Amino acid sequence: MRAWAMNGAGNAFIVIDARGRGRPLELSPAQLAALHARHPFDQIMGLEDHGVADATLRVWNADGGEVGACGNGTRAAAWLLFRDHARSRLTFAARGGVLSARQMDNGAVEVDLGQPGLGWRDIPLAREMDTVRLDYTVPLPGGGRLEGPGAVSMGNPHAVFFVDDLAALPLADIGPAIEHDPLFPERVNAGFAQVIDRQTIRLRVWERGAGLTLACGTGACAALVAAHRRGLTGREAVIIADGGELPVRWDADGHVHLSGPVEMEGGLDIEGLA
Ligand SMILES: N[C@@H](CCC[C@H](N)C(=O)O)C(=O)O
Repeated sequence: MRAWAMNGAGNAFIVIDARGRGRPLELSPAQLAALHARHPFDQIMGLEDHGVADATLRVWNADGGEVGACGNGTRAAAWLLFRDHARSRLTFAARGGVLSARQMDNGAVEVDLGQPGLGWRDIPLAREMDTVRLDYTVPLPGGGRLEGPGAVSMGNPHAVFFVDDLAALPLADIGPAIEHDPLFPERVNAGFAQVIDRQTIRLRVWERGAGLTLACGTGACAALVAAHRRGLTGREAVIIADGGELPVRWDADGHVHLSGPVEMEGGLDIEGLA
């Protein structure tokens, strides 16, 4: 097995290539904790053999939980395969279905993350609610409150709060309570979006199982979808994360495309760890 430290707009990954191993990647909580202590990451992306797609793609959060989707990690894994094989398109079999990726002329990698889930059961929520604007309020420590986030599944659950002043929010204080609120039975990734104009959103995300990250790809997609459903943007926008810019497009066929930078940081020795 080979492994690399990579990032997508600052979202930190270890990508483990377990293709050719003949059996699925098994990472125990102790192995994940040891890997994290040696090389801190937001997610581990695992590549395994697949009969039809170029690889099976698996995702583990920093807290050890295996989850359904990771937009920036998918872009990082695709970047790695594009580097090793002279081609510009590929497919991954992920938990939510087949994802396709393409290499762009500027070196960025774009992934098609499929159609968002917009029904309350798709997120999932604990009870029926309009996902354009949830009947859900979060008190702020210094007074005031956040209200009515949009909810979107990108293969993983997102709640997106639209705010006037992102810089003023104590995200590390309110993120954990939102992530674990009983309204979200599978927990939630909490996005905080400030719409700059109809093509630009400033976004920070408290990620389920990873905390505040420098960028979240599925969070960027969820923010655009939630913003467009509220009439705040068009179907395309640049999402400005702390670690870089992520262009997102929601096509008329319903598919959401995520693009942006990927960086290779270097190979890792995971001998004895995974
Ligand atoms: N960094 C991600 C999202 C990773 C998974 C997420 N924390 C979850 O638990 O659903 C991205 O780029 O999409």
